[in-house]
Amino acid sequence: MTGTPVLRLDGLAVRYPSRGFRRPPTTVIEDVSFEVGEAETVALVGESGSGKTTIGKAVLGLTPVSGGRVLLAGRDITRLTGRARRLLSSDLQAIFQNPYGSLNPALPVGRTLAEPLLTSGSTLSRAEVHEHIADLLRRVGLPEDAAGRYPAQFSGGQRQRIAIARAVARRPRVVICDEPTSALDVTTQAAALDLLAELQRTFGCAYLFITHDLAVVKEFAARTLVLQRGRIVEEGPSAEVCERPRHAYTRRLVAAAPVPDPVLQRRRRQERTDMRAATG
Ligand SMILES: Nc1ncnc2c1ncn2[C@@H]1O[C@H](COP(=O)(O)OP(=O)(O)OP(=O)(O)O)[C@@H](O)[C@H]1O
Repeated sequence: MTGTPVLRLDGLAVRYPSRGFRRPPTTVIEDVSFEVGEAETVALVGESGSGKTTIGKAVLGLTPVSGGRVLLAGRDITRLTGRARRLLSSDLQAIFQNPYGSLNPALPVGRTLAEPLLTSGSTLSRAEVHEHIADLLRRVGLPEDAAGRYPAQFSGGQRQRIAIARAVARRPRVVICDEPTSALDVTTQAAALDLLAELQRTFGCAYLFITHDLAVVKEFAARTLVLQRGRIVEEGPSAEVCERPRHAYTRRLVAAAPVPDPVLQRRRRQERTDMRAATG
C-alpha cells in the first residue's frame, strides 16, 4: 500500500440469520482485514458468492456487520446510521454494475448531479452548481446539454458515465466500485476504466474495485485481494497475483479467466498514447 490508509477493514465479519429453526447463522465474511491507501486502487476478486458485494455493502452501511471494524480516514464508521451515515457521502461513494437501476429515471441528469452538491451545509450558489455540473459532464465526456435530458435517452455506457460523474461530484476519498463495467461491452468497458483512472488522477480518490474479471484487474488495480468463501486467501501486487498466483484457488481463477484479445489490447495502448499526446 502507498500513503495513509483512507479505508481500513479490521477483522470484518458478516453473518446472516439462517432460515431453519435453531440453525446457526451463516457466516458470509470472516475476519477480513485490509487497507486501501489514498488515491490507490485495490481490486477485490473471487468467484460468484465469495462475498465481494457483501464487503462493499458492509463498508457502505448497507448490511449489518457482526464483528470487526470499518475505518474511513481513521474514523470508525462501522455502525453509523441515519444522518451520521448520510454525512459520510461526501467522503464515501459507490458505483454499481447496473446504471439503469442506479439513476432515477424521473430526474433529468442535471438534477441527479446537483443532488450530491446540494446536501445540507452546501454554500454553493445556483450559478456555481450549474458550473460544477457542466464541468462534471465535460470531464466524463458528455455534452453540456446532457443536463436537461433523462437517463432513458442515453446508452448504457453513457449512463454509467453519469453514475460515475455523480459518484465523484464531491470528490470523495473512497469510491466502492462494484462490477462497474460488467454490464458494458468490451470497448465501452475500456473507455469507462480509462475514465475512472483519469478521475482518480484528477481528484485523488481511492477505489475498492470489486470484480470477477481478472483481465481487468492487472491493468487497473495496483493491488489485488483474493476472496474465497468470505476469507482473503491471497493478496499482493496485481501483476504478481495474476502472473504468479501462490494459492491454489487463485490459480484456478487465473486459469478460468478469458485470455485478453491481443488486437484489442494493442488498440487500447495506441488510444491511450494518442490521448496523452492530444492532452499534452
Ligand atoms: N441478505 C442475505 N441473506 C442471506 N445470505 C446472503 C444475503 N446476501 C448475500 N448472501 C449470501 O452471501 C454470500 C456472498 O454473496 P455476495 O453477493 O457478497 O457474493 P459475490 O462474491 O459478490 O457474488 P457475485 O459475484 O455473484 O455478485 C452468498 O452465499 C449469498 O447467497
